[in-house]
Amino acid sequence: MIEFIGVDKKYANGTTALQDINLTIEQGEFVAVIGLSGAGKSTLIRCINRIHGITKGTIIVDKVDVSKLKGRDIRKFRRRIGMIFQSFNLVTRTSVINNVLVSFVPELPMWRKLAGVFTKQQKIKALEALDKVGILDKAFVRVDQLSGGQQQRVALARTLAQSPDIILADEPIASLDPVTSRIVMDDFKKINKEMNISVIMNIHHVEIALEYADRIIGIRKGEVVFDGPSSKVTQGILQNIYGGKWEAEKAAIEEQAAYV
Ligand SMILES: Nc1ncnc2c1ncn2[C@@H]1O[C@H](COP(=O)(O)OP(=O)(O)OP(=O)(O)O)[C@@H](O)[C@H]1O
Repeated sequence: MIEFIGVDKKYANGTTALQDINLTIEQGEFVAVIGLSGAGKSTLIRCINRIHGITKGTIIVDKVDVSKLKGRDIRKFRRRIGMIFQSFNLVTRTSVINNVLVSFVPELPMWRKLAGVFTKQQKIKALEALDKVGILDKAFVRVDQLSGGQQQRVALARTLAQSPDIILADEPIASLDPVTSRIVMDDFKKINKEMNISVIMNIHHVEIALEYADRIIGIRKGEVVFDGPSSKVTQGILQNIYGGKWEAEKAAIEEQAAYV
């Protein structure tokens, strides 16, 4: 369970990114965070695994007070939380399986990881993770020979190999075309339902968010202005989340989708 209690985040330059956030996310939920660019979506999800510290309030993840963690405990805590980025964050000049295996030795420098000797069990676990996202046949292919969608699935497999309780995904489909986006979203959904891993995803594609997530959190200027089931999101609610700019935002999303 993830709890935000009266959370504020102010950056060093004085920008208030989050204001009085109060949320409870149960284990196994699929949550999409939506809102205009700059609304605070990335900040919200990055506070969960302490990429960003908060300035007020408390964040509790499975009874752990995240703000109180220090040094080694932060790294240990982060092992339970997978993170997926728009840019995949893979080492493209090596094989898919190597990229998944490095999740077993997060504390080593990359060159040591890639030269690492892994146990049979770790290799099986890595292959199972690749199988879960449907790219087992690519295990020994170099990452730079894969499409963007396949690369994002490798990133997902790497996270899965870590056996996380939570996956935070920051715009995971932003650089993918609409068809590939759905393939990747299907993987997220499958992992969420079959493995009961919580997924908290920051996403610009509202239609896809509504289709895949069980719950929508709408952020405007750092505040939660909607929190409820996807089925309850109306055009009026979207107007409110996007501050009257919903039509423009919708047109921009559609235009972007047409070009990728
Ligand atoms: N490192 C930082 N230092 C200062 N201000 C920041 C920093 N990161 C983000 N901000 C500011 O905090 C606010 C929220 O940013 P954030 O990236 O969380 O928004 P977002 O909703 O994820 O936007 P986008 O959809 O464009 O990624 C914005 O005003 C942004 O300019």
